[in-house]
Amino acid sequence: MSSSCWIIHHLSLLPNNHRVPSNYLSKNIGVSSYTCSKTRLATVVASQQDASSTNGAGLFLPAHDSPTTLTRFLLENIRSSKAPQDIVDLISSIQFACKKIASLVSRAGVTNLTGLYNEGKSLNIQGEEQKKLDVLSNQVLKNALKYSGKMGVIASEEEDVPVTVDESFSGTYVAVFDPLDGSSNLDAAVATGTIFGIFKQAVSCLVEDDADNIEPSQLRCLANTLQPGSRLLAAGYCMYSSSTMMVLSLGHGTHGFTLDHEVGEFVLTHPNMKIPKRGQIYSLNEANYHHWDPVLKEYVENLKSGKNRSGKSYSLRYIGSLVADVHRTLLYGGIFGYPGDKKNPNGKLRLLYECAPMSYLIEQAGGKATNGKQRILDIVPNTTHERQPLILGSEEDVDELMQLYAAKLQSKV
Ligand SMILES: O=P(O)(O)OC[C@H]1O[C@](O)(COP(=O)(O)O)[C@@H](O)[C@@H]1O
Repeated sequence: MSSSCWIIHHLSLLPNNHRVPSNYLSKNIGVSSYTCSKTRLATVVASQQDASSTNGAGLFLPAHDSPTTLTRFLLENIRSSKAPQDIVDLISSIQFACKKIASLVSRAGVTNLTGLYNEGKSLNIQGEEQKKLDVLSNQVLKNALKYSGKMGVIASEEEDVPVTVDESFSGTYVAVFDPLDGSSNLDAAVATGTIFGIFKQAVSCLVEDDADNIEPSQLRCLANTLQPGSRLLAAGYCMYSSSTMMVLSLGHGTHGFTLDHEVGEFVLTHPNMKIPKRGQIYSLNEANYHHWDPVLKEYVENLKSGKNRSGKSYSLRYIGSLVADVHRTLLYGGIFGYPGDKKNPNGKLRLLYECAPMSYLIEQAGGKATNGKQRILDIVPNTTHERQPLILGSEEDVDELMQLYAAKLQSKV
């Protein structure tokens, strides 16, 4: 591209109040503004928009002016009718809540927000001591969803029973979420995250927010949360780690966004994520090894020894924060699991707001998720905080484990 075309092209991108008077061109650069052919200019523009770095001269950086933010991504999904306005409004509310929680988590150490809530006297329905940030992030998410005006019922790890949104704000959607997953790692500044899923309400609900006084209609209403993951309209997680990332699916693939703290926007950095067909990492808490069933033990031994279909030895990675372990598995491939065992026959993870949303994202990225017997997304929850064994990851890795189970079962017949 001749230098004059380049200069005209770039000067033409300046915002009006920076526009260089045309005589500047002739006087200082000695070119008139029309020496370049229009088609040539069009090609230049197209190639520049794909460029992601500053150019040699470092004068003008058109590309960085137009990152795809999460907001723009959502609006484009409405325009291409890939997502209804309501879902976009809900994800926008969740986006705000996650930015708020990201800030609370990153500043926890300097704002006295580490440690237990109510000096450890406050346990959630699962008997877990609530962290201060468990309670705060739960409130932040509840408020953001409530004021979206789209919510009917909310089910959260930190709420004993699902709560309904009072009439003046109520809508027809159900949100299920784990406001701060992996919070046992928080005080050690290890990655944590928020996990969420959105369903459509099966029956409409207009009831008071009073958990102690539940009428039959309210029970029916609260049962709206007990839907299989296959009915999710959207799911995602936001990971609070060395960078803050939101990974989301609206049912058309899985997409990753990184929070640009400088502008406070999630920017599309991982469009259309595809989990590798097979990985070389396994991620399970091996401290439970002696509680595992023999098939799982054999499978993991095969991964370690290389006596598996890839013929390669696998590495072990286990952070102990579901969001972080799933995020790595999504990017690098391999297998993650919190299986059922003699100690916890149903494993540890909750079907509704941990297993189902994560399985939805993994499947949308080409992977698989099972409880060892059944596809996670087909399981209909019986209770809000029901636990299910979870095995998810690359298609070939999950298939190899499932085929080993099938073969053992076959050999018993
Ligand atoms: O320490 P364990 O038994 O391996 O359990 C780790 C698992 O428990 C969790 O921390 C449970 O999550 P919560 O912090 O939301 O209760 C998961 O994030 C993680 O995968």
